[in-house]
Amino acid sequence: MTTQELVAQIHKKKSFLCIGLDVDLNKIPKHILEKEDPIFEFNKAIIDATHHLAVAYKPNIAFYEAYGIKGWESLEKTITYLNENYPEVFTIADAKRGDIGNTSTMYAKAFFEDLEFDSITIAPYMGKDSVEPFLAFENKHTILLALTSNQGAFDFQTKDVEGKELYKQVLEVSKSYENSENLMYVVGATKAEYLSDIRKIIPESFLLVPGVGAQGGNLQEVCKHGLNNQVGLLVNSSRGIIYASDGMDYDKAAANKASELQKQMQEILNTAK
Ligand SMILES: O=c1ccn([C@@H]2O[C@H](COP(=O)(O)O)[C@@H](O)[C@H]2O)c(=O)[nH]1
Repeated sequence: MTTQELVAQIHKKKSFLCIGLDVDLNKIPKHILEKEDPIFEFNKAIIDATHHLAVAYKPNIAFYEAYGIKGWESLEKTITYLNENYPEVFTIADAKRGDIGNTSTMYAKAFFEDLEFDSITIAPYMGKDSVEPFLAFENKHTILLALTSNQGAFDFQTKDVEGKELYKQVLEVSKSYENSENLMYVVGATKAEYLSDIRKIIPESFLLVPGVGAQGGNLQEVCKHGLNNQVGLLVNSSRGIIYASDGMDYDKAAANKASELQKQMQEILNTAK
C-alpha cells in the first residue's frame, strides 16, 4: 500500500486507529475455545466488527509464535482474511526483526512476500545493513523502533551519545538510508512530550504510536505534538479494545471501544483543519 492510499483511508474513515491483534487464549471468551481455530475466529469477529473504525491492524507476532505451528497458521489466515476482505486497511507485522543483511532479506521475504503484510516493525540496533534489505521492497513500509513506550526505553534510547540522545541519532542516521522514504517510526504514546522534538527531525514521516489504552498514553497529547500535515499518525490500542469483554458480546464491546477512540480522532481531525 502506498502512503497516499493510507492517507486517503484516514480521511475517508476519519480515523487513524490501529487495532492490535494480540490474541491470548487465556483472555478470549471461553466459548470460542471450542472452535477449530480459536485465534482466527476471534480475530475475524474483531475485524468484521471494527473495520469501518480502524485504518490499520497490527498482529504482534509473539502472540502467534507462542502457539507454534497452529499459531503461525492462525496468523496466515488472519492476514489473508484482511487482504481478501478489507484490502483498504494497512497491515503491520509487529515482529521487531533486524539482523545481518542476508538474514534481514529473508525476514523481509517472509513478511512482505509470503504473508503479504504492508509493513513490519524493525529494531534499529544492528544498523544500516540490517534495515536496508526491508527498505528495498516497493510500497512496503519499515517501521523503525525510535522511542518505545516501555520504561526500559530510558535504559538506552534517551541516553546521550556524542551530545545527542540515541533515539535522535536513530532518526537522523536512518534518514540517510537508501529508500528511506519507506521508513516509518515507532514512538510510544507514553512519550508524547518527546514528539515535538521528534517532529523537528522527521516532520513528514508516519509514526506508529502504541501505548494508548492499557499503557495509559493520552491520545490528545500525542496529537497535540505529533500530528503533521498528512496526519502522520497511526495510534494503536490492543488490549484496551480486543478484551473489552470476555462474554458473548466481545466483538460489539470491542467495536464500542474502537468507536470511542475513532470519535475522539474525528474531533481532532476536524479541529486540525
Ligand atoms: O514501543 C512499543 C512498541 C510496540 N508495542 C506493542 O504494541 C502493542 C501495545 O499493546 P497494548 O495492549 O495496547 O498495550 C503490543 O503489541 C506491544 O508489544 C508497544 O506497546 N510499545
